[in-house]
Amino acid sequence: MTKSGESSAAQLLRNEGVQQLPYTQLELFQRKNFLAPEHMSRIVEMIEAERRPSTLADENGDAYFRTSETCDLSASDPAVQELETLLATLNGIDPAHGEPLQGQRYDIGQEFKPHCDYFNPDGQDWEKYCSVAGQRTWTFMIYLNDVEAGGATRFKTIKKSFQPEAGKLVCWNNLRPDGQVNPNTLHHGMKVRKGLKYVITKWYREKPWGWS
Ligand SMILES: O=C(O)CCC(=O)C(=O)O
Ligand SMILES: [Fe+2]
Repeated sequence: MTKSGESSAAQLLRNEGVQQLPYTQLELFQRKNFLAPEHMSRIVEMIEAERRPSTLADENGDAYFRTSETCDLSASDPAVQELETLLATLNGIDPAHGEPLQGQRYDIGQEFKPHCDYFNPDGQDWEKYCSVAGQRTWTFMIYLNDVEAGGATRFKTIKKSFQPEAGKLVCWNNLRPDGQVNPNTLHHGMKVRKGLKYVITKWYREKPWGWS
C-alpha cells in the first residue's frame, strides 16, 4: 500500500486491462469494463435519488462553469463499499486518503468547463479545503453509461478526448513527478447533446481525509 495518497504506473499496470496512454505531459490511464452492469445501475439509482446541484470549491464568478448535479454516495451502502474495495485493489492507495465517493449527473446542455482537479496552492481557499488533508493527488473517474451524443472528457493540452462508455475508468495523476501541480491535467467535461451522462468521481489527498 502506498503512503502518501499516491498511486503509480507500476501499481496500476499490475491490474489486468489497465492501459497507460502515451503522453509525457501527464500520467494518464484507462481501464475498460471496470464495473459490472448491475453495479452501475445500482449507483445510477442512488444518483437519481439523491442528486443536488454541483458546487465549485473555488468560485470564479461564472455561474455556468459547472452545471451538472452531484450525489454524495453513502459510505454505508454495500454497492459503494464494493466500489471502494475495487478502487483500493486497483490503485493501492490507502482508502483513508480518499474523499467520499461522488456521483455526477449531466442533463442535455450541462457541462464542467475546463479545470484542473488540484487546488491552487496560492489561492484564497487553500486553507479551507486543504489544511487537513493536503493537496489532491490522483483522480479516478468511471463512466456509468453510454451517452447518446456529447459528454466527452477532453484533456485540452494533449488534445485527447475520452468518449463516455459504460464501465470505462479513466485516472490520472494531478501532480508532476516533482510533486508540484500539473497544469497539463486541464480537462473539460463537455456538454451532453443527447441523453444523460452519469459518472463516478473519486479524488485522493496527500494526507488522510480526516473528516467525513
Ligand atoms: O464529467 C466529466 O467528464 C469530467 C468530470 C470532472 O472533471 C470532475 O468531476 O472533476
Ligand atoms: Fe475534473
